[in-house]
Amino acid sequence: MEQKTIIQFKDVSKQYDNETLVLDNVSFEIEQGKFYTLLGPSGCGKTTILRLIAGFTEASSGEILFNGKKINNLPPNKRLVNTVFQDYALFPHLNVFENVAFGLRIRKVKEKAIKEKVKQALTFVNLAGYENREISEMSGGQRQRVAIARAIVNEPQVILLDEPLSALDLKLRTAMQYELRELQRRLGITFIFVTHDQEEALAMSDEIFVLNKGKIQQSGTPNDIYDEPINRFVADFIGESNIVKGTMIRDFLVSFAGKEFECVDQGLNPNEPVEVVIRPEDMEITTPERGKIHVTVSSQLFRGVHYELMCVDENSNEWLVHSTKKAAVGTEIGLHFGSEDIHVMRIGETEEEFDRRLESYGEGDASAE
Ligand SMILES: Nc1ncnc2c1ncn2[C@@H]1O[C@H](COP(=O)(O)OP(=O)(O)OP(=O)(O)O)[C@@H](O)[C@H]1O
Repeated sequence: MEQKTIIQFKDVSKQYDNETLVLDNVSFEIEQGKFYTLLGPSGCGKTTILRLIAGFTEASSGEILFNGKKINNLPPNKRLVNTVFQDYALFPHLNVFENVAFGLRIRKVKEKAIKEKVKQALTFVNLAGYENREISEMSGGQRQRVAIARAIVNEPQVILLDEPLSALDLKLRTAMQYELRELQRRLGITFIFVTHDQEEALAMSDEIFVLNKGKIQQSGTPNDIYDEPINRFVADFIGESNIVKGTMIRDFLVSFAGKEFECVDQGLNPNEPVEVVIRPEDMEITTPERGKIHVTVSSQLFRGVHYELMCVDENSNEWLVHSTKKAAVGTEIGLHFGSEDIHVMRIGETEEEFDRRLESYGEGDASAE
């Protein structure tokens, strides 16, 4: 099915009070009907992107398009967007019904239609029958649902969610992750969700934008980003990684930990210094003779589903391994991994540069053989 672009940022920069650049020439496209997550550390500009989409702040430069039309100067109430805030911003003096009806009343929708729409929205979030409850009588998860009902009742094309789960305890948070994802599927409208929690982003999203220092470091599906981090920041931020220094020998051959290894990477220069990532779960433990790297186990922790081993190689590189087999501290073992488990990253490469490199080498055309 052809996906329709609903929001587009073209070289958008944002500076508050002429000070530091919070967003630095950011460009991306948001398609209709998908669940997007903006992921990044505190202060990286996630909320600023939501505020620009909602119209609560203006871009310093660049264009913001909604359904192909420039909306830089369109007031918030004219945008087909609703926001669910971190603290839900519900009105404590109004009951559940009136909280959800609020936007409709402002738009002077007729009373009969208000009743129908509010009922529908509350049914959608499993709160039918709670109309007359006070907000103070609702639990955290229920308040969350009221906030969502209040957003969907306006039939927006996009819902913006700014860390909506951060106030909930871990158990409720996990339950709400499922609920939100399911709700988005049923509604079929675009959700743009902000979080600094990488597990939450991986679990919920169709697409993730990883942000740091006002730039999108990488965008893609959770699998793309987890399996093929393009730079050290992304590899470090998403999941646990082993990152060691290496040197590219030639296409499909890299050296690290004192040895040469076949890899699937290409388009880097011979003798170029690189960073090499191997995920802890992509390494198996074996005998020293059979392993690709020879290591000594320095610590072992049982984590329920696996053992977490910390190992040190002959060049003093540390390797974290998730293994279903255990290995006692002090033993010498071998670590085995496939050439496809080695991810070679050009130091400091941006997503654009990475895409250009792959394009010029025809991604996946040449094989390692
Ligand atoms: N109204 C404002 N005036 C001046 N600076 C601001 C304003 N709003 C945000 N900033 C600054 O812009 C930067 C990005 O803020 P933003 O809220 O977008 O980050 P964030 O990624 O959402 O962070 P968090 O996860 O902590 O909410 C921060 O350094 C922040 O201090």
